[in-house]
Amino acid sequence: MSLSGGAGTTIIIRLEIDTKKVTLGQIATAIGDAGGDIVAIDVTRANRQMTVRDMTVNVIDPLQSDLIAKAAGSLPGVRVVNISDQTFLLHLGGKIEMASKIPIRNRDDLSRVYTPGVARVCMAIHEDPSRAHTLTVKRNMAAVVTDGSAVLGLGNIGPLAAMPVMEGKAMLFKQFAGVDAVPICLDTQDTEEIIRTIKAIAPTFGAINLEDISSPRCFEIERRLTEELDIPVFHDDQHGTAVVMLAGLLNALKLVGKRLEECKIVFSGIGAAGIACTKILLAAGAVNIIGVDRFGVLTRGTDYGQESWNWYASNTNPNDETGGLTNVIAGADVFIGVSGPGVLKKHDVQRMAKDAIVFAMANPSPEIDPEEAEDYVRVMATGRSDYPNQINNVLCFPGMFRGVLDCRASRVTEKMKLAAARAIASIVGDEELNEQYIIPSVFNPHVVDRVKEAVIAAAYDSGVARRRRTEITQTDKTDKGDTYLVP
Ligand SMILES: NC(=O)C1=CN([C@@H]2O[C@H](COP(=O)(O)OP(=O)(O)OC[C@H]3O[C@@H](n4cnc5c(N)ncnc54)[C@H](O)[C@@H]3O)[C@@H](O)[C@H]2O)C=CC1
Ligand SMILES: CC(=O)C(=O)O
Ligand SMILES: [Mg+2]
Repeated sequence: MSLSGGAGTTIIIRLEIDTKKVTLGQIATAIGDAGGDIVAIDVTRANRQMTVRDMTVNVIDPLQSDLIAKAAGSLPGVRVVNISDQTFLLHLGGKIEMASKIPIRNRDDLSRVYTPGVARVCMAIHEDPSRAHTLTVKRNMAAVVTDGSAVLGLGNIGPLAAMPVMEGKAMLFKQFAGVDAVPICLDTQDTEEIIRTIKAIAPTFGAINLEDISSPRCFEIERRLTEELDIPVFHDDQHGTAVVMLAGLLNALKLVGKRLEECKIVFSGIGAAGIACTKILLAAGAVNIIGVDRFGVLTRGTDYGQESWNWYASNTNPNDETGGLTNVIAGADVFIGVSGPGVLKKHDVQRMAKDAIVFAMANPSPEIDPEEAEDYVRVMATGRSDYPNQINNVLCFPGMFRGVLDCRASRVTEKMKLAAARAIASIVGDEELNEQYIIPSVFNPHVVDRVKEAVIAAAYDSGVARRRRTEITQTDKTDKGDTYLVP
């Protein structure tokens, strides 16, 4: 599986060089022959016989770094000390930190932020627990919780290896919506233990974002937590993905002039994302959806030994099609991939209906490379940031959480998800809509505000908002909105 990006990268190779045995010219030639473009050389240590140099090298594909290191390291008198790239360097020590809002400059400050002053605040919350929302970080803090069981499309790589993704999500929450998010990677994949643990930490948070927890456990975990907690619990891979996929598809269909109700839609990957995307499409009016997982097409009347797949089989595939992806893709108007890399082949795409739409959303490597599909499809989208039309849940979760925290929603309803999808779709104006632009960029400054506004309005309509509407101010984004009178 290739983890490479399309944009190239820069690597730094630290070499210990015996200057009596090899010249810099020989090293440069070896690196160049292996496909590297040297852009800088720095000496980090030198004596009469030995120098240590950092060679900064541009490469098209990060996987080339191994070839380059091997080429340099095989020269006599060269030892590769270390190899790193920009991506690894920016992960050094992690990507986020905790910061205080108020400096502690003297004993007076100390006595307010901590004991004895803090005691009065504790007792105020003890007397009225709803004050936790105004007097603690709960108001603006979300937990990003994973068990590491379905990390991107990398599979069950465990909680430690999941951490960089969860830190990344926390950065996105903060940068795009001002939400303070804490990555929490659990060392258990037991459903009951996950539920117990999240319930136990819930008092700290205003909302819970479940991330990269594999299906079918994710369904039970989310359902139980939603029932048992009084704060929103949102499984991003289900609902964030579904919201953004629907937004993209509504715009893509507008562009190609097809109606959702009349489209044949084929899904690859009937897991967390696939099931939630299917549910939102059915709610939006889709009729002919066919799901394919590793074993083939899900068909009515088959017992899959799993509630979520049995539900899927009875609610999709109205024409009882059978076989595998290659069979059912014929004549399909839309392909939605939330499975894994390379599942969709060029010959499959060629057999889709005219003006085909392909959303190959597996991360980091899509179901088909856009270059391979582009001649045969009208609209192509992936989950990645290095191609046009990025269908990624990052377009939803920052605004969704901003919204639920601001109106202090108790849960996320279907109405709120549909409202978020329509809000995202509406950002692309009719005059702007084209094959390369069906969905706004995550950097579009309107995305978070539109999603937030739509979510808040739908939360009040759904009766789940617990804050008076007039209390919600623009300043919530910077977390200075509430005033609180000393009891
Ligand atoms: N672009 C986006 O915003 C998002 C993309 N995704 C991607 O979707 C994929 C699935 O994620 P989840 O649903 O959370 O995982 P999951 O583990 O809940 O479900 C994955 C499903 O895909 C199936 N699958 C895997 N390889 C397959 C193959 N070769 N052919 C057919 N089915 C296959 C599995 O059997 C499973 O049912 C991942 O690659 C993930 O990165 C997930 C969430 C958001
Ligand atoms: C984007 C995302 O959440 C995923 O690929 O799992
Ligand atoms: Mg995810």
